[in-house]
Amino acid sequence: MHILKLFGFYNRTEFALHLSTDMCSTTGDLEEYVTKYLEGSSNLSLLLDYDGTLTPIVAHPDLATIPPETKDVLERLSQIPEIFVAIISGRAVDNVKSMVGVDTITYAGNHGLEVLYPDGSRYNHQLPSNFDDQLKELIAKLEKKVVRDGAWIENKGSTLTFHYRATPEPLKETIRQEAEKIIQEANFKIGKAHMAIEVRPKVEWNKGSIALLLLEKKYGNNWNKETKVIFIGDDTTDEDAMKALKGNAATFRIAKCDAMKTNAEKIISSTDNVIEILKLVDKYFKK
Ligand SMILES: O=P(O)(O)OC[C@H]1O[C@H](O[C@H]2O[C@H](CO)[C@@H](O)[C@H](O)[C@H]2O)[C@H](O)[C@@H](O)[C@@H]1O
Repeated sequence: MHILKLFGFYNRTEFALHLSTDMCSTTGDLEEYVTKYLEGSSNLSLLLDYDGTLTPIVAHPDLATIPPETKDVLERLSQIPEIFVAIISGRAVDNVKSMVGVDTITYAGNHGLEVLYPDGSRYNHQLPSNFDDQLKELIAKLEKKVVRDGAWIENKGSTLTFHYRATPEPLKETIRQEAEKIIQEANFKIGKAHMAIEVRPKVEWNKGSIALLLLEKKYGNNWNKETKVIFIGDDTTDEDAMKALKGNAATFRIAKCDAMKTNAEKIISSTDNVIEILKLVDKYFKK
């Protein structure tokens, strides 16, 4: 007998659904979960993704402005001495800082390849020696073949995003496949994103690596004994951080609560839940 049937599940879908329904949070749940996680903590590291987490996904990256309520609570939290706030984004670091507009936060951009600290100092991860030329060549190829029908390139210096959100529905899949082929042939890493392809250099560095680096820098090698950690993200690249923090953090993934495979501890359904979590943190540290 198949192992799933042995446990009373008819098929894989039914099993996956069972798993994810259990993980899906209701508002009451969320309050209980966050409060319980924070119980007895004297400090907290709050690591947050930007697009799709602090701001809903919209038609164009320039339109993804942060809701004033989210900005207010982030500003308050980042001024509490016991809380370390970092935003870890796929955007270029200066761009994500200008979108959020809070100076007291640490910003990691380009999936962790660059960091901008509140004191103005920076970290830049080492890129392959001929990277700039390779990127230029890739951009030229993409422009020639697939920058059409609404598809466009967001050049972020050490990574790029190929956006096809504005491409008419019947052409989307063809353009995505063509672009992926070109990117793969040019020897870059490919990541799935919302109506976009994340293009990164072939280096072993991701949102998980930068999350660990930031925590070590702030709290030392034994950071997991020194701080509680909350990570929230909504996308495939955020899974790297959820995986790296496994067992040492409360991690949340924004997603539809159906058959979702994730490294996060909890699935939440929207950016509203993110504000709710931030407010629960604020309430806890105000006590
Ligand atoms: O790591 P994140 O902060 O989540 O950034 C991931 C990418 O987000 C942006 O693109 C996505 O959001 C846009 C605005 O809502 C949307 O129009 C686009 O379709 C999404 O893919 C951003 O433009 C990228 O640079 C980031 O890598």
